[in-house]
Amino acid sequence: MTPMDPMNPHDSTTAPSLEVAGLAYAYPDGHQALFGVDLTVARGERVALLGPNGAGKTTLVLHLNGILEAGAGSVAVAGLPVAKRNLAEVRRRVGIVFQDPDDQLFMPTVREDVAFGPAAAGLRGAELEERVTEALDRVGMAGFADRPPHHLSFGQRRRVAVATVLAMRPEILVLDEPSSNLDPASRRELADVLRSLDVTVLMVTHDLPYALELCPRSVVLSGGVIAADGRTQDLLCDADLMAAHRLELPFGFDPRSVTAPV
Ligand SMILES: Nc1ncnc2c1ncn2[C@@H]1O[C@H](COP(=O)(O)OP(=O)(O)OP(=O)(O)O)[C@@H](O)[C@H]1O
Repeated sequence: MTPMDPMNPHDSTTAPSLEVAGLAYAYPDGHQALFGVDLTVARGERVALLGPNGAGKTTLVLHLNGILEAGAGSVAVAGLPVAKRNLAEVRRRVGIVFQDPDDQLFMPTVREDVAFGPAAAGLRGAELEERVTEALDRVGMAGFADRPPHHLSFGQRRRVAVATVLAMRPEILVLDEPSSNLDPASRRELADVLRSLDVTVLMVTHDLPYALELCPRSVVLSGGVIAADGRTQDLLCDADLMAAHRLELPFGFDPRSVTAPV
């Protein structure tokens, strides 16, 4: 790992995108959801976070932008600790795309939705317009700026939801089940968009072929601990690992038949 500049412990140019160390968390009712999770994600990596229902995936994600506060351990985004004093900058660096785009789109037009975050951060005029155009371009929705989001298809709304997050130029893009409810064409279009981005991606998914298609690396979280971390193709080919953590490939799907991304 590149050593950090001692004069600047929050140096965002050398630190990994994400460093989770010894993260443990119990919900207020006492349920322990995470038990000492360690995870480092390098700049520009695309990583799938896999695991059965109740594994702790959402709990982990909610720590990345400080919605939940670590019981023990730490989280840092590009060297900046996730802590109350840093929350505004942490939330700019960590863009979460939720499963339902309608949780993220609430303005009368696509342009206003995409402009909302950067405008709240103080951008105005030509600079703001440039951010919006750039983000919509990156998700292939440039011609839709004046449309009301509720007139778009579900797949288009999901791409606009990605644009709302990209408009903040995040360090890391976190996607919760990005392929859910998409038809095959929309699924492919979103995959093309995600592959084209030069941003770190952490994708929570039960869609193992999608993980294989998009993410060279996967992490299996199970029972609040990391059970495996490695090449997606290797993990999906490990029948014992898959069975132990209730990970199931679609009938007839052979992970060796797919050219895995590098
Ligand atoms: N607010 C809460 N209070 C108490 N326990 C909770 C709460 N939210 C989640 N849990 C528990 O914490 C554990 C981890 O849940 P989490 O939602 O992080 O799992 P997940 O891996 O995201 O599951 P899924 O794949 O179903 O979305 C589960 O046992 C769950 O029941």
